[in-house]
Amino acid sequence: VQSRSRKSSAPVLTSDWFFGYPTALKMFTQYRPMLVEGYAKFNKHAFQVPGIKGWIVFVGRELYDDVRKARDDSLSMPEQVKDTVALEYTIDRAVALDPWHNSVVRKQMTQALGAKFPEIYDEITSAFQDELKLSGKEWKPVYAHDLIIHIVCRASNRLFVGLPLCRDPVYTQISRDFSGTVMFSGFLINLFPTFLKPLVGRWITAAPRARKGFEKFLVPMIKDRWRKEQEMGELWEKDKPSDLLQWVMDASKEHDSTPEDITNRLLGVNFAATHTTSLSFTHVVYWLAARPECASILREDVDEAVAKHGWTKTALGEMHKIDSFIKESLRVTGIGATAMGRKAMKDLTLSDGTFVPKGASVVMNLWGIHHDPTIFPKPLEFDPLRYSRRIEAGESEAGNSLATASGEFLFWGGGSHVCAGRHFASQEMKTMLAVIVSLYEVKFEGLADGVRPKDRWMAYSCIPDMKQRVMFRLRE
Ligand code: HEM
Repeated sequence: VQSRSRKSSAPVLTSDWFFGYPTALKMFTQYRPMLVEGYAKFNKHAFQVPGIKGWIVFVGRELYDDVRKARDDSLSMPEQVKDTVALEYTIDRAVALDPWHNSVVRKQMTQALGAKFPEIYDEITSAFQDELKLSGKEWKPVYAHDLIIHIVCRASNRLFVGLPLCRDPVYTQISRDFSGTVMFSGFLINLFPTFLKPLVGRWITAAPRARKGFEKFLVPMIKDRWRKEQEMGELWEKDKPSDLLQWVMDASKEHDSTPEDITNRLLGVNFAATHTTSLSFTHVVYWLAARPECASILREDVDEAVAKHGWTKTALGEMHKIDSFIKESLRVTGIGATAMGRKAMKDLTLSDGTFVPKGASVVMNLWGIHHDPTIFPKPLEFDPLRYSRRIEAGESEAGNSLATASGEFLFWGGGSHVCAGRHFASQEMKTMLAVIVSLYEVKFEGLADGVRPKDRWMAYSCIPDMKQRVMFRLRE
């Protein structure tokens, strides 16, 4: 296992007996306990563990700036991602090598979030109605993740490609399934030696079928928009759609892209956006179902802001309790125990003196930091107003808001690769929570108030119990 990289100088947490294979296997089930143990044993400093691909150096908050500021030629995020999801085979080589569309997500898409809010709000409210189909005062049990992924997929695609495609059952199914396809295909591809990877990617995994499926919808749409641009000239500039597809098409002029290349980039964004948001928000819904007493506090927060500003992005900005509830849900549970995985592209020394050899990984110990009692008093307790109280006490709003990435909130990663869609994802999750508390009552099926089902862990991923159903009913 560790023959792929030499050891770092950090202390070793677990034995590297038998090439570290037993530890690498243990990490499938014991990843989080190992992070907790290492954080305590080495007093928040760096330690290392042998992983499947080589040595992993887990670092604490003191090295956040090292990781954040590192460039891809020393600590590389794309190379680390390559080792896990093999994007060049599951999505496309050109997209993996030059993801220029990420800056369109970061800039044009984020700048449009205020103007696009009414559409996102419309999509979220209508998707809840269509999916829940509630009437009267009956409670309806649903699998929350299944519900949420349908809503997230429609809401995100309203912004990515607009109506009517964001509601197309075939298109949205590909979008919903695609993250799972990429994760599984990437895992499979990475089991093979490099020269076989393209063949495995092409013939054994489901990724090419998903790409073809997306192309059927998007290629004609792109060609049609290009044709209209040619025919309408100036008028097109005024009337053209305002969605991610169009912003990527506009940016593609500098890159000589084909309609297939643009399609792959949209798929790439769907991959980044769908499961991350739906899994995260399922955790939020579980906390709400476990703490029904919070609903009225959150509802007041929504009512007050909406009374002043209507359903707008400005109103959302004033919903500090909604923001805090989500942020605290994601601090306590979240979707993963680590963040900011980077692969060392050369031998380097971190600012605490830790030597990291070429080929090793450096990863932030998110779990340790998010549950550190010196940063978060009573860290294991779910304290929904933890962040809004800090704002009320005079701390900065930006510093405590959900969308802000920091050394104490690693959920969005950090540095030059910090999540490009975090403002949208935050807006989407806040709107969903505000809509839920305004329109519905929520509780777990068959569980007492205050009880939250145990999460399942797969390596570093934290998955809410998918067998537990959540009950919804319309409010009076
Ligand atoms: C709750 C939902 C989400 C979570 C937890 C999440 C988390 C992350 C994380 C941890 C990273 C890597 C950061 C790093 O390593 O420093 C990332 C990157 C990225 N995310 Fe998100 N994300 C979410 C939603 C979205 C959405 C909705 C979009 C697009 C609309 C998006 C687009 C991206 C892109 C394009 C990157 C790559 C940025 C780059 O390499 O420059 N994400 N995200």
